[in-house]
Amino acid sequence: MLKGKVAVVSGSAQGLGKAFTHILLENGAQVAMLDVNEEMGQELQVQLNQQYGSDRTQFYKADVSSDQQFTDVFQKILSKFGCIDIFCNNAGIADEKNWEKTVSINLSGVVRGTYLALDHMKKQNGGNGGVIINTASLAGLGPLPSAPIYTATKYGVVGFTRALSVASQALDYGVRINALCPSFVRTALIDSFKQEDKTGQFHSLFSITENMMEKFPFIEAEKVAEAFLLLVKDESVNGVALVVKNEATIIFILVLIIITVLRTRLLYRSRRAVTRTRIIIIIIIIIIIFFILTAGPGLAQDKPGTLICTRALPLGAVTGSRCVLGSARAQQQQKAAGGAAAQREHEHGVRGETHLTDILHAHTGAPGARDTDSVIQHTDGDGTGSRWPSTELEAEVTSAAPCLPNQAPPLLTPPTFTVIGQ
Ligand SMILES: NC(=O)C1=CN([C@@H]2O[C@H](COP(=O)(O)OP(=O)(O)OC[C@H]3O[C@@H](n4cnc5c(N)ncnc54)[C@H](O)[C@@H]3O)[C@@H](O)[C@H]2O)C=CC1
Ligand SMILES: CC/C=C\CC(=O)/C=C/C=C\C=C\C=C\[C@@H](O)[C@@H](O)C/C=C\CCC(=O)O
Repeated sequence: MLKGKVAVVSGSAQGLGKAFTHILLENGAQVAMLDVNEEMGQELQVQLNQQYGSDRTQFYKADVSSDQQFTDVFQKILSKFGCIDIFCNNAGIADEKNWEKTVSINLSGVVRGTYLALDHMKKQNGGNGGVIINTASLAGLGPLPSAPIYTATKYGVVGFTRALSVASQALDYGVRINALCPSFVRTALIDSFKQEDKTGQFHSLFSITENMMEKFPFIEAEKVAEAFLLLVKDESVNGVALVVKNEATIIFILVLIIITVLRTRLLYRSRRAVTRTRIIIIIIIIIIIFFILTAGPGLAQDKPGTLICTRALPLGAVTGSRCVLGSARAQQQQKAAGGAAAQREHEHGVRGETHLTDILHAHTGAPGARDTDSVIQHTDGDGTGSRWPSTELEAEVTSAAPCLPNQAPPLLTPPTFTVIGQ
């Protein structure tokens, strides 16, 4: 529970910021909402007052790209709530034409908000510590060719967040700083980015983005909010860039192949072509079924979701790991197969993958620690599919009274990682 905790979320009038606000309120926190869109923010405030009570949220109009506005609103929040424990720099846009605006919001706005929060939270200034979560993007770990400026800002947010997390740990600020890297989510930002006045000179490349949307099918904002909550609550996690994504499944690929072949069949109506097409389809299906069966049942139905954790090691060394979150079924298989190594090979046929569950276990042996249930289960290619189960976190935030000191993050002693891209 986050009862007694005070959170600030920028860009909270809609989209991901609204989802983060809801999950914080559902977990007992008070939330200061910050957005440049006053009308939408006020409307949401009315809804949330009805849903959670009038003492839980307060909307503030402010533009994160304005130093004066951000500083002023930060003081108003402190005056009303007394302290800040959780700060989410989420406000962002995608505008390749007006690229200075994009940089001033997506990167400068995140730096500004992070430094305002850090100055208040760090123990050296009498603060209670806490956690800062910066919304980056999967585009902060790999480029979106149709959006070079957006990509640059998100790379900047990831790099800034990881560097500052090491500094905060080395200087014992008592503040955890993590980045959240979602792939595509159906929000106003995506809708706006389809227009040429946003894509600018790269509008002709938007088809590349659409292809990526097939590779990384849309995820629901609520699922990203579950990952956000993981970063808020687990006090052992610092310096992580947590990716949340769906990947096209083997079934989705199969459907694509069959559709393609059938389309071919329609093109060549000759009997011989039809026979040849039928043979091709049968061969493809046999190969894929064989692949599924040999790779283990986890591949088709409940292949666990994949999270990338690029964790900042103490004193600046950075490495990366592909963290595989075991699904409930895969966990059972692990027990049956005898051991994590067997689970890793079983699920992905890749040796040595590091499980986020292992990492969480490794760092949160706190009293009362509970096993992490399955955190992410795989979804079908169209982004639907298995339920996103609630996460039993090892580290529960237990402070009941407002503005209690947060524990300083333990020095990370991460397990060996499989470094990506070597
Ligand atoms: N939608 C997506 O596919 C993904 C979005 N993200 C990131 O998530 C964050 C939230 O984006 P979405 O919810 O998708 O977009 P959205 O457009 O639904 O919400 C963004 C909110 O930020 C506010 N905002 C914009 N400029 C602002 C400013 N200067 N000051 C204060 N508030 C401002 C907007 O009024 C809006 O309410 C952004 O940083 C975005 O880059 C990351 C990965 C994927
Ligand atoms: C322009 C704004 C549009 C949408 C908002 C947004 O941020 C969406 C991002 C969604 C996906 C970005 C995907 C980038 C993919 C490629 O660059 C890959 O190379 C990804 C690289 C690493 C990811 C790690 C992994 O594959 O697990």
